[in-house]
Amino acid sequence: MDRLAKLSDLLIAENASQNLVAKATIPIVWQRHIADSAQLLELVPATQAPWLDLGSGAGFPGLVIAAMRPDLEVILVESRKRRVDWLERAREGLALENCRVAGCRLEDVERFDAGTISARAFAPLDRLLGLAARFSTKTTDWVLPKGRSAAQEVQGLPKNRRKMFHVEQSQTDPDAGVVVGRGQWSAKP
Ligand SMILES: C[S@@+](CC[C@H](N)C(=O)[O-])C[C@H]1O[C@@H](n2cnc3c(N)ncnc32)[C@H](O)[C@@H]1O
Repeated sequence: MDRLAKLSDLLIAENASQNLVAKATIPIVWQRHIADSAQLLELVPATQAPWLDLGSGAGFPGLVIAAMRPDLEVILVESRKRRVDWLERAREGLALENCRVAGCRLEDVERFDAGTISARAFAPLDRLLGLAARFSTKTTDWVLPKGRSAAQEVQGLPKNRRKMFHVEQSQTDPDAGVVVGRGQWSAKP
């Protein structure tokens, strides 16, 4: 809780100089960003490392996961320089030794086997899966907060391949869903 409180303070201070999160969400930063990220841990109870967070931006959910689970290796991928600098500062400020920032495009990250893959507000589901496919294995867990379009995005996947995913209702927004699944996604059908 101390680490999460510090993350909230750091984020609010940083948001005054760069637009990390919508200003309207600052008064509800705990519910809208921190709890929204933390709930993902309940959806993958036997959490596997390394946890790969795509397009971490302000640090959600990756920084929250790293702060709550110091035993897990967490890798944050973010391409925008100012956001990479923020993530590095936050990581240092929170003394998250289990967390690493890959400051480049996901397409340029060297391949490794990810235990868990998360992505919040990163890309449409089919594109996200295509980009992340090479990091997945038969046992990779996917936890993808997708807002109100979650079910529709899963339905949009090829019929024979969508069965590895299902949608869980978000605990922080009853209208939103989290796409959850396990397995290897192949970039080619
Ligand atoms: C809308 S923000 C979401 C940030 C964070 N996940 C959240 O929910 O607050 C999407 C982030 O993904 C990053 N991004 C987009 N495409 C990327 C790519 N191909 N590789 C790495 N980062 C990317 C953007 O720079 C941006 O910071």
